[in-house]
Amino acid sequence: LSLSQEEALLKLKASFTNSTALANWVPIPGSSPCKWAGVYCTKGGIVQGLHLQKMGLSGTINIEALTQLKGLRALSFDDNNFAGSIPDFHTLGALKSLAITNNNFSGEIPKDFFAEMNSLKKVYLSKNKFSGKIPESLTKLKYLMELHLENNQFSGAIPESLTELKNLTQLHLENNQISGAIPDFKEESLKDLDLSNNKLKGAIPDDMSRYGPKIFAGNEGLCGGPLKKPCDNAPTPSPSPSPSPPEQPKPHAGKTDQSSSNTIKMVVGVIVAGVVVMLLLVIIIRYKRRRREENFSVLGKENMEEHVPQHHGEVVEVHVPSSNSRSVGSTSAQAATLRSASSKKSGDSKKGSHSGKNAGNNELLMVNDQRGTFGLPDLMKAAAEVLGNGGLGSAYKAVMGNGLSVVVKRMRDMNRLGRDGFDAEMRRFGRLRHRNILTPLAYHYRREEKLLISDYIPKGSLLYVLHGDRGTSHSELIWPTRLRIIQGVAKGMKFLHTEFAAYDLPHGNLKSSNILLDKDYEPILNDYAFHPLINPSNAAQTMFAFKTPEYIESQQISPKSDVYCLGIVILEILTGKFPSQYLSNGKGGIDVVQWVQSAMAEQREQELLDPEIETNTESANQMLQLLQIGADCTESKPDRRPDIREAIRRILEVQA
Ligand SMILES: Nc1ncnc2c1ncn2[C@@H]1O[C@H](COP(=O)(O)OP(=O)(O)OP(=O)(O)O)[C@@H](O)[C@H]1O
Repeated sequence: LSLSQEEALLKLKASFTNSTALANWVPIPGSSPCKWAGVYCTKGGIVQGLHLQKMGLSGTINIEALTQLKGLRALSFDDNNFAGSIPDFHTLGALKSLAITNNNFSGEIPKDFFAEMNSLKKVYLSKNKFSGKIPESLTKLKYLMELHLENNQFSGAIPESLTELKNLTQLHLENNQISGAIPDFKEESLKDLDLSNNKLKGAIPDDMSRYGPKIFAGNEGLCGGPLKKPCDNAPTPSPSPSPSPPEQPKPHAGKTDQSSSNTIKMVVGVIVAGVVVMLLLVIIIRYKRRRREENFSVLGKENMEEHVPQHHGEVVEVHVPSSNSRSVGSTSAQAATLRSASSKKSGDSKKGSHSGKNAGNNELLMVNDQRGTFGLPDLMKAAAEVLGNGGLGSAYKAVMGNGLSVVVKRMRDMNRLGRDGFDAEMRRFGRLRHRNILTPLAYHYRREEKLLISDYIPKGSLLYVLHGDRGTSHSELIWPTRLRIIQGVAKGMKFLHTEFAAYDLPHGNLKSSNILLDKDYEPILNDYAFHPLINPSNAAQTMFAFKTPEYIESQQISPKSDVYCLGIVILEILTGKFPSQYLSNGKGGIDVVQWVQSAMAEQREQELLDPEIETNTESANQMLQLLQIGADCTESKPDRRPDIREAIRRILEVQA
């Protein structure tokens, strides 16, 4: 049943118990409701705003009537007398602004309440009696700019995901019963954060210091940051007893007994409290872990055993996936089936070819159909094996019913661009065509994690072939093959630096685990150009370009960072050693940069070269040229390195 705008507004009015302020809401033939109090229309006469503040209104709000106002974008019931639980505003999916400040609404707001209200920019729920946790769906509203929850009875912690709202400029949480640590708000845009008058505890993160003391006021448990109250080292006020000063002789022996028994009681109490806190922590950590696992339930991968390269001292053991090696046993990955774990799965495999724009949460979007199209159901049915667990996430091999082997890379922390930006980037990747570049086939987008699906490259990565597998593939790494790999990597880098010339880091993550080898040992570069996608706070942990000396020293990144990474790969191939630079603690492997520099300074180049490479005069000459290029590319000062074009030109000039 569809109503005219006028009919819908009258139905709304009828649901209020006190509507004297709406006296002029009466139908007059030939007149428009756009003239009624509080009704705002577009030039074309479409109702787009209802601003019904301070009208003494009470009763119910007929949401069904409001759904008939198709152009409605802003709704305000501020300063009225509505009570009860929050009305079903969630059915008004196109709203950009919702304001119900200063009423008597109460009760918990369901966690998913805002899940379908993706257009919201302003949410004003302040000065009511809402209780329970801050609804998590609020923190997923990507356009949200103003969020006012102050003066309610919200409790629990500030959701961590609130810090990821890029457009948020106003956040008001004061006068609630929120507790726990303040999450790390890194967004530059958050200009009007106000956390004053709560019961927040613990140290203020450094990042928040620039907001000034005012916004933290009235939270007794907070310390550090811009507050004058220092934190005594401990992040939260310590519940454990501090060593008490030496006991003074007490004038009354009886009282002393009593006070020492009180002290014992207190100590016991504190210990019991400590144990309870520990137990709670364990429960919370377990719960969080389980939630993480559930995030991957869309592929039903929760029980797969992951195996990761192990590094012990200087010896670096690199395990090989069972499909790459016959030596199974301790190094084998556990085969499992990518089965559907929940009813969340999408319908049929044809969905694989859908365009990204209107894609639902559970679809696989093809960006490159060179291997045909497939969907999530095909992946769910595939036999799967864990390949490894890198900084960006974990990788799985899946063999689908039609025989196609793919790698599913499960990535977290990639919400920098939002869904549309991510889609555009994936489509761009899907169009890339170069022999030395891995072009993805499809992707799956969810806010919590993304899956990127690519061809499975049978020999696996250079890392495995060089340091892990001691079988045929390794013994085939004779000099002409190694030279071919270095030159192929250079060609791939040349392509990326042209294609993504505008990026600071056209690759950003070049290292031997991201160089795959096809059956002819032609290298194929993987995991490139991710920098714009990765949450800024995680880039430094996940991308190898952030391990360069200039980043460590002064947080600099540039295309010269890729030159450094290329240099490491060259030195790794020539020496056959695992570079300690790949490890975050620098323990294990060999510092190839340092070793090459010192040996070259003393004309001891020969001892740098992998003894497994058989040489003749010609190949020795080529190796020395490349050693020099590798050393130049890994100079610690970026301006002393050749630029990428120059480095590539020199690499390709080495005659095979
Ligand atoms: N398309 C592929 N074909 C074959 N093997 C692959 C493919 N992609 C990844 N692998 C293998 O899976 C392993 C783990 O890959 P993953 O990309 O998760 O980790 P990583 O490369 O070590 O780290 P990062 O996440 O930083 O790139 C790699 O070392 C490689 O051997």
